[in-house]
Amino acid sequence: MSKELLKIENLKTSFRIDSEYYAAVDDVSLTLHKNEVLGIVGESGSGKSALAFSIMRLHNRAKIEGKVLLNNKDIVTMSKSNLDQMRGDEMAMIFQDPLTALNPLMPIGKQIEEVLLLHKKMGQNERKNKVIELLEMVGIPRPKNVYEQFPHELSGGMRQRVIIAIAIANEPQLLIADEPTTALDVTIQAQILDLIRDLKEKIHAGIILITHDLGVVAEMADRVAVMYAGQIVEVAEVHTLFENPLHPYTKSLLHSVPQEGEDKLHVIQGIVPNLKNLPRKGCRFAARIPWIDESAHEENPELHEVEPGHFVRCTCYENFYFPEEYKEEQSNGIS
Ligand SMILES: Nc1ncnc2c1ncn2[C@@H]1O[C@H](COP(=O)(O)OP(=O)(O)OP(=O)(O)O)[C@@H](O)[C@H]1O
Repeated sequence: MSKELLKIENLKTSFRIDSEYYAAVDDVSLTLHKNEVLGIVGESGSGKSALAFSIMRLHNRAKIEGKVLLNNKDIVTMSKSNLDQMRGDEMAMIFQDPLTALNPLMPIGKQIEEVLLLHKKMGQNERKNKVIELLEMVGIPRPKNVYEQFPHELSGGMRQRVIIAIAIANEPQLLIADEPTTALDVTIQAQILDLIRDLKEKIHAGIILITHDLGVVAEMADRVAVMYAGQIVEVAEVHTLFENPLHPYTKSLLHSVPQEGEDKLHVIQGIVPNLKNLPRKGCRFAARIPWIDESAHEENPELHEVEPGHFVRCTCYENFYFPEEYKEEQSNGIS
């Protein structure tokens, strides 16, 4: 594997609710290499976005502990001016909803130029040419016209391409895509994913791809981290994860979407608890697999490396099974 780009160590992100702090990201350690796509999957509320925002240090009021080392520089403790320099230059984010991420009152071209202005010394013409080149690179037809247009004049798919052009304007080494296709319809989703894959090759970025869609992960990721209730419960290479999933949560996610050769789906019991009610002791997934005996869980579950590069939290995976009574003919979706 190539050079380590990002190293997250014991990251804990807590939000203040009433007068207490509650961790939405709890002791997360991960690495990302250059040219690698790391998928992060989990149901809604499992802490994926909180993790992404913590890496970019975008939270206003959260308490962040631990380390987020990008090229060995710690984002958690970095000065505001260094952070501003790093965002949009060494790291950038593609957000879920392109409409809210764009300024409705500013022409597209100017919005992309703003990012260039912050990080690169360029003359006005050179900047405009660079923007047109970026629009072409992300597959926008008639880029000279689009340069003058406003966000509402473009389709959702085209707006997401603009967001991607902004994100890659300075060829960041780290690109975080938080559900980049959720707001788009299916055919456009595939085009945007193809575009992200192409760009990875062109700018050699490391990509963190956050999604609740296992199909997207299977297609795009090199490695996958499965997140549940603020913690990583399993990490593995993508093929290993799909061929030999171990953690009961990973298995539940995989069995709750239609699979070849299986006519019944597993229905995951309950929902991800809210932040105030997250179990903080023992296995956080225990309440959702009530048929598994308490003694199967660890008291303080940790990630174990069960084979090279394959990590699983808690021993409850060892004798896990799906009982017949929680299977159904129809999908219930995972998110
Ligand atoms: N600013 C905040 N203040 C308080 N609680 C928050 C804040 N942001 C997120 N949370 C809580 O943290 C938990 C994790 O949320 P997060 O948005 O990271 O989940 P997610 O996995 O990204 O879900 P989704 O797929 O719906 O975006 C949730 O319980 C959420 O309600």
